[in-house]
Amino acid sequence: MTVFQRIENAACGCDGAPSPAALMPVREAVAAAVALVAPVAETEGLPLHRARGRHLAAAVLAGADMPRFDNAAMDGYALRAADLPAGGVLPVRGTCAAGDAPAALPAGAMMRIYTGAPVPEGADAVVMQEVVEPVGGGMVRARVTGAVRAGDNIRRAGGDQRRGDAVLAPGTRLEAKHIAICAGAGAGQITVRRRARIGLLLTGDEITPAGQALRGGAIWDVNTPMLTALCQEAGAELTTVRQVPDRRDDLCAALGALVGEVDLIVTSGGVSVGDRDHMKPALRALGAEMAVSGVAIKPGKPVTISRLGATAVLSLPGNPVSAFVTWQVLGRPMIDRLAGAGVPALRRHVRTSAPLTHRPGRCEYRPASIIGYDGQGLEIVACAPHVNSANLGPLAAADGLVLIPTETDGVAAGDMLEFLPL
Ligand SMILES: Nc1nc2c(c(=O)[nH]1)N[C@H]1C(S)=C(S)[C@@H](COP(=O)(O)OP(=O)(O)OC[C@H]3O[C@@H](n4cnc5c(N)ncnc54)[C@H](O)[C@@H]3O)O[C@H]1N2
Ligand code: MOO
Repeated sequence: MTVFQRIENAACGCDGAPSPAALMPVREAVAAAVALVAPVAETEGLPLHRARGRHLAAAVLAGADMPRFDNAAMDGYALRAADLPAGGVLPVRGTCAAGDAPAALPAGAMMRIYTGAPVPEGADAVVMQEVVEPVGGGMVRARVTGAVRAGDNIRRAGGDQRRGDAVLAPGTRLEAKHIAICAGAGAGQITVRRRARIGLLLTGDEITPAGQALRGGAIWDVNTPMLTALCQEAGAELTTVRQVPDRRDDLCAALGALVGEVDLIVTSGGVSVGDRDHMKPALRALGAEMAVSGVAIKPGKPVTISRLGATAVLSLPGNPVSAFVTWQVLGRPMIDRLAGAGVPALRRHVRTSAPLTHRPGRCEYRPASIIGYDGQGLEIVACAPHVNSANLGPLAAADGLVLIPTETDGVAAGDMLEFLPL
């Protein structure tokens, strides 16, 4: 069932002017945002234990075949399968352990071998010790009780990677699994891009650090800690954080001081249309080139992206949920571009558990929680009834944001929507 009912009471009163026609579609805004930045040119060498979360600037090449030599996958006995007589009894000669130099298998015998040890020259199979039993006293002669085929329990040289193979591509964001393959390839030090440097400017005379007493109309500052965490999550470095008084001159001075000093200036608040909103006038006064000035997105419509000299400026709305969503949709791709990040993750889709109302004109990112799976294993989500750009509760409880497309006037229960995991 599709619900065509209009929203009578929009959640945060922001469904009115300006007309959606004046707003840039999200896809265009993302392209314009990303086009304003380029991968950071400087690189640095890092030991593996400091590399998690960084982006590779160059491919990592395997320094040797992986494995470097044929080796035993099990503790047991190395032998040549063709040597095994009817009845399966062979003499046991010698031992080969991990770390030993490759040995030679005496003809017509088997050799004790341990997991990881080089397979002795002349052997073509390793038999697990569970299927080998002593004949007479000790382990001088032994019987193989199971079937043996050449190749059994041998990890072949180069079976994982060949020396010189690119095991990781430039742009890879290094997580634990990537660190593992670097180490396996013998790369103790790797070349990563310098972290993108972000300068954060907070507007709003009312904002006060969380934990401090509130006076008059003051409120606790959500955006500084939130954006700090979002920058960290994205792998960027916040080099400057400044709260700027709500005066155009102060804002101009603060913006001007960051030009050329950081890779991206991120601002919070003052980007809407009130005469206390100084962000756009300040940017214009400084001669900024406007790339995006309002986007057909809910929440976060007033988000603005510009360039001051060679420095990109992302101006997020002050409402915390709007700042969060516009960071995810526009800011994060800018950071990924600065980091030279490789292929973006595939889009994920979920099914809605209940109908959703939506007013066409802006696409909407709405908090959603995964509550189960349908018959095909697709996640089913429960969505907040609406998104309110100032209410953090639904966001904190959500597993992600569903994207309700711009022109959709209603979503039926069971419809598939794109899902941005958080
Ligand atoms: N006449 C109109 N008014 C508004 C429009 C509009 O189209 N016409 N758009 C609304 C929309 S949508 C949004 S979103 C907001 C964006 O406003 P600003 O970017 O100018 O942000 P502020 O006015 O500075 O603040 C908005 C709101 O957020 C609170 N805030 C600001 N900074 C923080 C912070 N660091 N931590 C917590 N909360 C913060 C601030 O106190 C305000 O309540 O404009 C609408 N208005
Ligand atoms: O309050 Mo607004 O919803 O961010 O577009």
